[in-house]
Amino acid sequence: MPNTVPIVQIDDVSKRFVIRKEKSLKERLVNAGRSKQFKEDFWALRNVSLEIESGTTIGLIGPNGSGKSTLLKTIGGIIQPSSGSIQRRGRMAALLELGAGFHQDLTGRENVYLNASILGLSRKQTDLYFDDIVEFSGIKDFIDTQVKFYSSGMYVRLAFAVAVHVDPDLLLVDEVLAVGDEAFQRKCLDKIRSFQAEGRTIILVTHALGQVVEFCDRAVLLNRGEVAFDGVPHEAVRDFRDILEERRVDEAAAHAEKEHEDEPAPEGRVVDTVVFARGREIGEPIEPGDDIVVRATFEHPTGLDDWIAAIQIDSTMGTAVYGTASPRFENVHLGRLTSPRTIEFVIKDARFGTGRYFINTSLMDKEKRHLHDAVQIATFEVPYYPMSVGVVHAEPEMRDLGA
Ligand SMILES: Nc1ncnc2c1ncn2[C@@H]1O[C@H](COP(=O)(O)OP(=O)(O)OP(=O)(O)O)[C@@H](O)[C@H]1O
Repeated sequence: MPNTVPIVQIDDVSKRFVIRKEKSLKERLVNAGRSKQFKEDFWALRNVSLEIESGTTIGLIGPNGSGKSTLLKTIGGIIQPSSGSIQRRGRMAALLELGAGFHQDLTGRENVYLNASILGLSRKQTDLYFDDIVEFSGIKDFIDTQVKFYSSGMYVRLAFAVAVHVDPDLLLVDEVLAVGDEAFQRKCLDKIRSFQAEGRTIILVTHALGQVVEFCDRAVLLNRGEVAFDGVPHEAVRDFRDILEERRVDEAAAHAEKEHEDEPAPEGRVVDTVVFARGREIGEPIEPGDDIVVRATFEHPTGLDDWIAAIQIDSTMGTAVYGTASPRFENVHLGRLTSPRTIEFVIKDARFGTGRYFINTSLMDKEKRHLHDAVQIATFEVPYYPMSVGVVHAEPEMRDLGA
């Protein structure tokens, strides 16, 4: 019979932090004599309940400040919940904060022994693993240096090396891995894969959404301290992108309002941009192979000759993945821009990978000076396709060429 007792059981956990804020001068004068500070309750986690089965890999995702690290630290026993309970079984190793668990004045070698003993290993057992730990960390030349002289990457290399060599049943990893260089990150991900194959349990906090889809059996999406989704990773990632998109739209609206108040009307502007797949509605997903239509409207209050319309498509990470501009199309002469003019770019047979993309539209003069950049003025989403990773969705072929 399969083991159905969860390795981690989280019941109705909430965590409150008390935030102390400096009072304004006015408040201090009004309440003369009282403390300079006032306190405010902040709920970093609200009524979180999760059962984590042994042998699974769970991704914790969510916007900045949504409570991911707090939840991981609560699972790790580093912080106590304000209410609710957490039960954990087995040996745990945790990589929570950069340098946490390391004693600054001790050398790397001394810290390995100290850390391993905290994680439950005897000196003899640590002797057995020591060479492997140093080998894995790749910082042999610095092992007898005090860790206060380590770079953040060196810290993480050593801490991860210890964590994976103490034979944990449960491994908790916060985003610390992101500070390692690419080669080390690869090595860590390989190690995580072998941990999965050995049936160990891993809980991972990450902003690398591709990793969540690639590695995790399940993903938990936190938003403002609450579980917003718990289930299939690519669905969690989709919901997460929707939350980010809602926030972006709100922030852009607030920013536009403020700009409107502060600044005079710009010298010409991008009025609007919409994006859709030819034959489908705005807002519907765009599939690989569709013709993508980007329709942008521009205006100039006093008139502008030989103007340039340009678009750029960015991934969620802000990387430009496509761009084009009107001078490329010699058959189209835009002439003079005054009252609103609408231009359409069609990207034929576009093959973007799964994910959300943003359109930036620019109005430029003939010297290519940017008169107005409308950043992230429109967005589209390419749905999830199994076994598809990255920003290109080209149809592959595979052949077995034998041994
Ligand atoms: N010790 C603390 N005292 C007061 N507030 C705290 C403390 N630790 C965390 N918080 C607050 O709790 C909220 C959740 O923080 P947490 O670090 O868990 O978020 P996160 O989802 O991991 O964010 P990020 O993606 O930015 O790492 C934040 O608003 C943070 O400011």
